[in-house]
Amino acid sequence: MTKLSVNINKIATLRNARGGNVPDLVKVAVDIQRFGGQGITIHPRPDERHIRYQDARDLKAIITTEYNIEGNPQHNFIDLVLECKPDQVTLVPDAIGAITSSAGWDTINNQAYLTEVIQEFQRNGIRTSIFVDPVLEMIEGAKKTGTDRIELYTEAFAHQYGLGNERGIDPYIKAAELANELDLGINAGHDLSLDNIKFFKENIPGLLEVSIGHALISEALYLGLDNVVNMYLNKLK
Ligand SMILES: CC(=O)[C@@H](O)[C@H](O)COP(=O)(O)O
Ligand SMILES: NCC(=O)COP(=O)(O)O
Repeated sequence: MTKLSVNINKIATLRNARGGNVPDLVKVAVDIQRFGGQGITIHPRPDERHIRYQDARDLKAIITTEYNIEGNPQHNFIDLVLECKPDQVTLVPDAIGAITSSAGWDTINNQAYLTEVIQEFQRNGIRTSIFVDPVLEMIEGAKKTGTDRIELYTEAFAHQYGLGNERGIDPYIKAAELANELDLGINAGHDLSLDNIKFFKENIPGLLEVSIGHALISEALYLGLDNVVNMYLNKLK
């Protein structure tokens, strides 16, 4: 089974546009879980342009499914994750001002650093996942850090699929096969959507979880949040 974790960054973007509490991020997270969402993902960035550090704390009290916090493991982020104790932390190598995530880890050059922070999170009972491109050397490097899972960075697949090139899935299949051999759990995310999720899920062996935000919240503007969550759940069966 592949779990759907809904990334609610864009709800916070909308709320922050007016400075008040509309839409209410916590209420939306409660509702997503009520609609069937199997996890909530947030990606607090250092400038807090969408998710604020306080949101991460407030959400902890109401998440009854799986809580996944993503981000670059700088000191403030590590402290926040250790305080919130989510089910999973996903490490993403974003530059401070990055518009969005644009690359996976170089797990070879950052091996010592990743190993150290992964151990710290695991000692605190938090499952770890690291964001990687579908490159075999990077999957092997990920294994050496001791991480529990990887998250495959799916932007390239989504782009190629949108152009009608189904072969864009090939590196992801090879990466997943290797991850399965190495006993690394497999998550995936970035630019997954109602259009491409079924094809991705059907082709990736052992896909445990997808985190989806930008497309899902955009689709919900037309189709409604309850409906969209259930459309994803059907496609992930
Ligand atoms: C790791 C990843 O691919 C997503 O978390 C993405 O970075 C979402 O972040 P934004 O909502 O800030 O674009
Ligand atoms: N880890 C990926 C994620 O949480 C959502 O990415 P996107 O769907 O907003 O591109």
